[in-house]
Amino acid sequence: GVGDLPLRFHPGPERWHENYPMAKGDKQSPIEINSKDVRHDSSLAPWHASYDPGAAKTILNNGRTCRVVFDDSFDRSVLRGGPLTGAYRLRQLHLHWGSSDDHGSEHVIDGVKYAAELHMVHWNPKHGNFAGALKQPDGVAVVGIFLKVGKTPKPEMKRILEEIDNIKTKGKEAPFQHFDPSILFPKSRDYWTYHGSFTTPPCEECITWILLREPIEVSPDQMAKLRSLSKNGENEAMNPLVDNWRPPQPVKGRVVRASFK
Ligand SMILES: COc1ccc([C@H]2OC(=S)NC2=O)c(OC)c1
Ligand SMILES: [Zn+2]
Repeated sequence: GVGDLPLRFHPGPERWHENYPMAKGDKQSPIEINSKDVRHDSSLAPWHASYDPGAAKTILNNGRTCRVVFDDSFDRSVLRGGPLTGAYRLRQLHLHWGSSDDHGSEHVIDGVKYAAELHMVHWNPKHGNFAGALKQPDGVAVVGIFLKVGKTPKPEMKRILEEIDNIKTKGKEAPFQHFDPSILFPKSRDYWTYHGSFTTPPCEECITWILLREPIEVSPDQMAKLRSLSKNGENEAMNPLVDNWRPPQPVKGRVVRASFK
């Protein structure tokens, strides 16, 4: 399939639909969020994450992003509440970022593009396994956290970025244990929620998005660290892993709800 073509032959987001028809669906992600169109929903409950630091396993450069995977063989690290019914299991987290600080996020908020966007991917065990969950509208929940460049970087991001040196090239994997990703959450629990899709092919429309309003801060050299990852393997030319974000997609009448006024 397309997946095993060298990256230089991969069609861009405008052509994904040729091999993955869902990419042209009417519930695609990311989207632009305009506060004027957002509906405050006072019935939205707060969300809660209860993660087991022992569930963290490894960190990997898969040529498209930097990804931390967790043990999701039972309800060990789960997300509950908010717009969700039941407990969703944390499977992995990864990031999207730009070639410079003025862009990189997938969702755009009132015209603002953040330097990066962190995704924590959870799935609904009522659908048996992750593959089954991808086929269901309530199958997956992704918590999105925006990263902005500032002077008071979050020390908690250090742990992920320190590992970057061990996974510089595609296919490199390193142990990543005793890590509780909830330390990455900003102070505020305020969020937007809407129904959308994965942002890379096959772009299944199975995601309940929980986008946190408050960004977390990273330093300029932490962003430079992310940009020092290579899309290519260790015996190939260095090809900076940057701009791994999908542009905003048509909202198509969907309503974005806010947990806050
Ligand atoms: C198998 O797990 C995943 C995880 C993430 C994605 C993409 O969707 C979002 S959200 N971020 C992405 O990079 C995915 O796409 C098929 C599959
Ligand atoms: Zn993502």
